[in-house]
Amino acid sequence: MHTVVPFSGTDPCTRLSPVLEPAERREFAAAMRDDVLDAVDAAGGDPELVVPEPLDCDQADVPVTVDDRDLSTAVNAALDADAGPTAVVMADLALAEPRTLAALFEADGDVVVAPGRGGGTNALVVRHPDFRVDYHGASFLDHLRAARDAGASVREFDSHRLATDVDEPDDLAELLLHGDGRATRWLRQAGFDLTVADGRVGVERTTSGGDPT
Ligand SMILES: Nc1nc2c(ncn2[C@@H]2O[C@H](COP(=O)(O)OP(=O)(O)OP(=O)(O)O)[C@@H](O)[C@H]2O)c(=O)[nH]1
Ligand SMILES: C[C@H](OP(=O)(O)O)C(=O)O
Repeated sequence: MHTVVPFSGTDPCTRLSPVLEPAERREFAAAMRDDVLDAVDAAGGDPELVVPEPLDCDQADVPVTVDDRDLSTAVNAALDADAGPTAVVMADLALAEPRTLAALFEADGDVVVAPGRGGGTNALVVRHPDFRVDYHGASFLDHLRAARDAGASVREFDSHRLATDVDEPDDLAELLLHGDGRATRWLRQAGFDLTVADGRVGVERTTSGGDPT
């Protein structure tokens, strides 16, 4: 399935600023993006990166569309450009696995919505010509409503791995618990490790880690 992967790499993951320097955020975001592109590819998807400005990407085979408009406008333009079924998978889903994405692609519904924790929308399948995205805020609820307003059948896709977008420092624990891709390796090499204190799991950075690339 044609799969749009939106990615903004110049100043990414600003909510991780308390624990990562700007250059580290760029490296980490690129590692997550490449994990997602690999997983989409292995799931039988056809990834297309949609980016606000040209980028250096190791994944030379992946088509890149540059669109400097806001996230929702850029994704809707990609939906407009392809009348067929299209998936949208965010580039910060570092736990996404091929089998989970394959199940998403196969799920029935004119619109299939995989919510993110906290009310966002981490992945979508769009098979209805009138459905358009509107990200940020409680976009999961907005997308359910937009699908119904368009007269589309809608299905929620319930998946821990797809619900885990990496936004906040606490989200890094999910990668250290469940991940094994580039982004998780990057974190470990940068000196991040799990902690357990007072019965709670957390993350600490024990060393600056040198160059984790
Ligand atoms: N093409 C495009 N992608 C974007 C844009 N803004 C965010 N993205 C991507 O959309 C996905 C979800 O975005 P966010 O969860 O807000 O991630 P982020 O912008 O890196 O993180 P924060 O700065 O912490 O909000 C990520 O894959 C981003 O790379 C944009 O303006 N254009
Ligand atoms: C793009 C946005 O991401 P969040 O800010 O919820 O991580 C959303 O899912 O609507």
